Amino acid sequence: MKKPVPGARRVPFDRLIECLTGIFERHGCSASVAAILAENCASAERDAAESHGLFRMPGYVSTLRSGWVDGRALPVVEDVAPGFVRVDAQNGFTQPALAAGRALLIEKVRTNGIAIIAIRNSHHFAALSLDVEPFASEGFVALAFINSMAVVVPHGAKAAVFGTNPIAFASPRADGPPVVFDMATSAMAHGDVSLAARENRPVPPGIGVDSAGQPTTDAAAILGGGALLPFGGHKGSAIAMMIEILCAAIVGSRFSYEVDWSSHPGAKTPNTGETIIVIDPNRGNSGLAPFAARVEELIGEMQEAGQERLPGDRRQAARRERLREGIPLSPAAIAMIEELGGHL
Ligand SMILES: NC(=O)C1=CN([C@@H]2O[C@H](COP(=O)(O)OP(=O)(O)OC[C@H]3O[C@@H](n4cnc5c(N)ncnc54)[C@H](OP(=O)(O)O)[C@@H]3O)[C@@H](O)[C@H]2O)C=CC1
Ligand SMILES: O=C(O)C1=NCCCC1
Repeated sequence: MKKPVPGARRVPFDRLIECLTGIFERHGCSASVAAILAENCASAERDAAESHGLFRMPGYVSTLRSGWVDGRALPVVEDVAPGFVRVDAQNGFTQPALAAGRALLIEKVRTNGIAIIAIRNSHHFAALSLDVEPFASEGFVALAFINSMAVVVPHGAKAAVFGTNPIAFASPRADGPPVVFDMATSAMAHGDVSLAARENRPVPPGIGVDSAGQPTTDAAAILGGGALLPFGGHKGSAIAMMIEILCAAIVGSRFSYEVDWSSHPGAKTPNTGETIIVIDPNRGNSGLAPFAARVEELIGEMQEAGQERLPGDRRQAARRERLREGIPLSPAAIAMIEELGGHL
């Protein structure tokens, strides 16, 4: 059994949301933006998405303080085509922009069987699974992409061009919560490299290079002038390129290499784009069996073949345990929250 850490405590999920809402409001977010971001950040912590939960709070706050992002922005939703919703986040956070475009998007998916939402001029600093899972909970299949800041070297290249560009997918299944995967297209998320650097840990080989372009396991060297590699060599590099096109070129957002926050010291949230494709799976039903039952068959086959852990299983298990027992907070996390003006 793990020994309890002195000074650590657990707080109920709703209490954590309330506390984070206060921090976001204190640092310039409107009440509605603060509520959305607080729920998002607490949900990542609830799901044990360590690199995109509470760890991100100082970055949110320093970004808001720097004036780089508008915490009170009012997104503009445009109905641009039968299957296309475009949202200009007006230099605000992505999640409120998604919330603003959501009803129109769902209406289009119900009408057409498929629709896309492309959000531009937006800041995403969070776990992408949280953007797709709610669609699957409503019976849709969703595929989301974000580009970020240039820290990833294209396969065989010498300079960083791509962001860590995550992709997340969610699908309903018959006998359980939606099956979800959520992954950076870099060999490691930038957040995880930052956590390793903070804890003075090396990263595994194959994750990044130093400022001379030489392979290194030194997290600080990767962050300080070095770069990350794409996952899976040329294949991951191609997917990262696709995400740049889907998130930036398709909607008039910045490519990752165009993010320039140098005039805003403290800024950490890249101003880029997010694109989500949502499908009503029942429109394309093959007739073999209802869609969710077919997904269940596939999962059963994977398990039969020996896959014990499905993508998303770890997050679901953490969620169940933390909703029951409270969200565990280390003494360092408590100190950080208090330093940002939060009251637990
Ligand atoms: N906002 C942004 O711009 C960015 C955000 N991010 C976020 O960083 C987070 C971390 O990404 P990343 O480090 O690449 O994710 P991981 O490599 O930890 O996990 C990727 C996916 O694989 C699953 N998985 C992991 N290990 C196994 C296993 N052994 N067997 C089966 N499935 C497995 C995970 O499920 P499970 O989750 O259950 O472990 C997850 O769905 C993501 O939430 C991502 O959205 C990353 C880049 C940029
Ligand atoms: O972990 C990452 O990689 C990123 N997370 C938030 C936004 C920038 C990249």
